[in-house]
Amino acid sequence: MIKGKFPNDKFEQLETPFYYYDMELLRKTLIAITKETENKPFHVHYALKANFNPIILKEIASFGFGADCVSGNEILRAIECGFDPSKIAFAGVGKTDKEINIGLDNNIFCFNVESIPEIEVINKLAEKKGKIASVALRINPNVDARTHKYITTGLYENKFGINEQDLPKTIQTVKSSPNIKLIGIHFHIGSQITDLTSFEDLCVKVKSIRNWFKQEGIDLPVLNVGGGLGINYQHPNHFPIADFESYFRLFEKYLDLWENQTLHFELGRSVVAPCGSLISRAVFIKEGIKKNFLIIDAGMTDLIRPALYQAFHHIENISSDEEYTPYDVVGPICESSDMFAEQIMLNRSKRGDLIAIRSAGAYGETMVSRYNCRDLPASYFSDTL
Ligand SMILES: Cc1ncc(COP(=O)(O)O)c(C=O)c1O
Ligand SMILES: N[C@@H](CCCC[NH3+])C(=O)O
Repeated sequence: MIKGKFPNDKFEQLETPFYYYDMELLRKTLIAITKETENKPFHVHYALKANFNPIILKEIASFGFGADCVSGNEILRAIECGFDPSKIAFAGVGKTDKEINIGLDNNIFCFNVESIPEIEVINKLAEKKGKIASVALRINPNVDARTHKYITTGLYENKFGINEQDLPKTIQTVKSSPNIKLIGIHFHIGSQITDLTSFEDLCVKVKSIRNWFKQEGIDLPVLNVGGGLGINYQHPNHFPIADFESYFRLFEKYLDLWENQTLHFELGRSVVAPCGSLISRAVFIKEGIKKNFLIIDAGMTDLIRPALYQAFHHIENISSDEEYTPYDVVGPICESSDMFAEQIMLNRSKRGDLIAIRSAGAYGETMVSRYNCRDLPASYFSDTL
């Protein structure tokens, strides 16, 4: 089995657990995205929720990407790290007045609005400031992303977006809101989507809604199809970069843009997941009656995805070359769900070995907690370690 390459000698000096980011892989990923989108009316807004570590953000901003934010603090963080406010989209079902004002004060690209009352509030707040707020309507397309039910967002049972039936009413509200400028429509059907036919289904929906707006006499310069492109969690060493070519070609093929239209994407996971690993140490090997437990010093507080969504992360013992043997890999937290993997094959392990949990660059560091009074994991970067 091929394993990832890590600077073990440097890791030996460090307290575990910590996040380690391969910045070269991040750059290669950003180059791959740029290659597929340059010279096209395509705009990528990086979704900060996946990872808002300043070093990572500065690297992404340096490639000229926009940002997709879901809180006032994410907007401030994006700007601090070099993102151009005129490329910031702001989504979220529950934007507070304070957060809307942050968006208005920074003249962001657009608010992706998710309900009629939100349009009314943005209109009032914009009026107070003598500003016109650009908005895109986030529409719930009822398209199945065929992913884990906790990370699907575009079905009628999900809280996100405006239902199609409410569009006539929504347009009335927009028309009677002088401080709102409708510039587009926005969709996001879910995350970790590996079956690209879900995006084809989305395109069919986007086109029909776009035509409906046209019939209503409304021009939409901005089409935003959200994010969601999945990565290969099973084989991080064989497929370190997501299939951006197929992804962007699909939208190009199925969404024939009109002359004045730009197509916007909000990619998070596919940009940052592969470059991050959670590095931990084996604390104890506990031999059970039926199986052996590898107890590591990282827990669900450092990476919650396996406990929350039964998510799979490839795990490697990067200190050992001994024969492969089955382990349950578990953390130290006082919860039975604090488990990273069940009966996986790892090189025979001993106390102190370094254990890498791969593809943890997205929704890893951003979802940490201090449960059990734990220290937060540090982060290190290949460029500076
Ligand atoms: C509105 C919106 N845009 C973009 C994203 C980023 O998605 P992903 O990380 O799957 O690309 C999300 C998260 O699912 C989201 O909710
Ligand atoms: N946090 C989720 C993705 C949610 C995306 C945000 N809507 C994950 O780790 O897979």
